[in-house]
Amino acid sequence: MTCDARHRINELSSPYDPRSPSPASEETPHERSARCPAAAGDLVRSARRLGYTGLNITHPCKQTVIPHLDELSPEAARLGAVNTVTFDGDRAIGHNTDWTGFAESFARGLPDARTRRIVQLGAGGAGAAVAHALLTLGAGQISLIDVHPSRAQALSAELQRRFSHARAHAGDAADLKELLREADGLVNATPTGMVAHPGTPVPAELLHPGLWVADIIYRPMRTELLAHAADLGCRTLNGGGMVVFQAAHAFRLFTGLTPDPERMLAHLATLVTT
Ligand SMILES: NC(=O)c1ccc[n+]([C@@H]2O[C@H](COP(=O)([O-])OP(=O)(O)OC[C@H]3O[C@@H](n4cnc5c(N)ncnc54)[C@H](O)[C@@H]3O)[C@@H](O)[C@H]2O)c1
Ligand SMILES: O=C(O)[C@]1(O)C[C@@H](O)[C@@H](O)[C@H](O)C1
Repeated sequence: MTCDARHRINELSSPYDPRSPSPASEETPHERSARCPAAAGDLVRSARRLGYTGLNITHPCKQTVIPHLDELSPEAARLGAVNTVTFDGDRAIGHNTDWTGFAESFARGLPDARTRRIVQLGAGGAGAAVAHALLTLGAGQISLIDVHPSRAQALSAELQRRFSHARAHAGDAADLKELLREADGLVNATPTGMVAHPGTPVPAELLHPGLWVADIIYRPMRTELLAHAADLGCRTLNGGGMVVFQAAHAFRLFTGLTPDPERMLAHLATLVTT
C-alpha cells in the first residue's frame, strides 16, 4: 500500500485523521513517510469497506501493518513482514511475496550460481525476504552487513533460529574486503544505488570476477554496482525479476489467475529504460 494509494483511498472515503495539520497533497515526503505507518490500519479498513480485493504494502508499512491484520500466511509470520494483503470476507490476510519473488528471480537469472558463501548488504524488510529466499534455496552461509549493525545482528539471530546457527552471521563493514574475497556472491538489499540514493554500497575495487552480483534495486535496472560488476566480468542479476515475480505472485493471490511473467518482464523493460 503506497502512500499514493493511500491518497487515492483518502480521496474516495476521507477516513483519515481529521486532525491532520495539512492536506495530503501539501505534505512533505518526510511528513508522509512518518504518517504512513500509523495510518496503515485505517487504510486496510477503508480498502476492505470500499470493496478492494487486496493491497500491496511498501516501505515503511510492511511491519506496522501486521497488527491490523486478522491472519498471516506462515511465511509472512516467519518473516514478520507483509507486502500483500488479501480480503476474505471480513478477514484481512497478510502474505509475503517478496521472498518468493526474489527466489524465482534468482533461480531463473543465476540458475547454476555457487551459493556456498554469500555477502548480503542491507538487513531491512527486503533484506529479510532475500536472505530467507537464499537460505531456502540452499545457500551455505550468509554474512549480513548493515550500516546499522544492530539490524544485521537481529536478522542474523532470526535466520539462525529459523535455519541453523552456522548459516547466518552478522558481519562487520570493516571486514567487507575479506568477506568478499571468500564469497561466491554479493547481494545488495540496501537503497544505495537507487535514482533517489545514487552511488554504490561497495567500492568497485572490492569486487572480483569470481563473484556473482545481484541487486534488488530496479530503478535504475543497471545500478552503479551492477555496472562495475559487469565491467569486471561478474555475472549479474538486476532487481527487475524480483519486482515482476513478487507482483505475479501477488496477482495470483488477488485473482486466482497465473499471469504471464514473460509479458510482465517485457512490459517492465518499456517502463524502466535505464
Ligand atoms: N525488486 C523488488 O521487488 C524490491 C522489493 C522490495 C524492496 N526493493 C528495494 O530494496 C531496497 C531496500 O528496501 P527495504 O524495504 O529493505 O528498505 P529498508 O529501509 O527496510 O532497509 C534498508 C536497509 O539497508 C541499510 N543500508 C542502507 N544503506 C546501506 C549501505 N550503504 N550499506 C549497508 N547497509 C545499508 C539500512 O540501514 C536498512 O537497514 C529499496 O531500494 C527497495 O526499493 C526492491
Ligand atoms: O518496490 C518496492 O519497494 C516494493 O516494496 C516491492 C514489493 O514489495 C511491492 O509489493 C511493494 O508494493 C513495493
